[in-house]
Amino acid sequence: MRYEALSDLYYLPNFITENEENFIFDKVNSAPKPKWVQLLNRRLQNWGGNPTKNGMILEPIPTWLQIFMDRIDQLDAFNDGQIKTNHVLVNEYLPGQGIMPHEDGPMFYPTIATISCGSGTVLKFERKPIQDCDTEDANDLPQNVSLYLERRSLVLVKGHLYRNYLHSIEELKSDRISTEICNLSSLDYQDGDRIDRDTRLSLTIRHALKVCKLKLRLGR
Ligand SMILES: O=C(O)CCC(=O)C(=O)O
Ligand SMILES: [Fe+2]
Repeated sequence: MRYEALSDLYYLPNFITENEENFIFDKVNSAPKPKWVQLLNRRLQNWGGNPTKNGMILEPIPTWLQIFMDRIDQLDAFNDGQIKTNHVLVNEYLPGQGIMPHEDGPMFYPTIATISCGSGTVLKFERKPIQDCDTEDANDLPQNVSLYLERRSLVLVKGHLYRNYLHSIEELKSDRISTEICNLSSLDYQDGDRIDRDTRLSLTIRHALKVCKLKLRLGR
């Protein structure tokens, strides 16, 4: 579903099946322990390489993950299909964990595809201060945008919502559905519902713009 008022946001419920959701949990949880990066309020896995300002050295993507990236690529969301996704960040949130307001920034093509597994959550967007926005019409952009990401859903974020907003997940154990939630009409929930969080895995699938292939010189 596309939100006309926010042409930069697409929300698709049931993008993956329950079997695929379980499959993702199995694969993520069977990754080697050093693959996890433990942060203060969540842990994550980086697949495809470590994006830095100087570029990302491409690392092979496992087939199980490539399946989902291919499915995103087929949606032609990234520059009408001209650009293929090359990076996946897996975030794990326990109930009560979240992510501070941030932007994904210029290292990535300005489109984010996120698959949610295991739990829903509210994802919040807040517009940057007018002077930090890259458009004359920033005043016409809503100040706050919230959406509820159901488990197994896909959300695509691009354009203004990528460039001129910060996004965050509050550190809560449950989420309250209200009319502020812009995708309310496509949810199985109603205004006033409170939904407990469970462990959530999100796959954030993007295209890192600057990549380099590491040339290994073996022998002489
Ligand atoms: O878990 C999510 O849906 C958001 C993750 C995110 O914003 C990020 O990793 O940059
Ligand atoms: Fe982000």
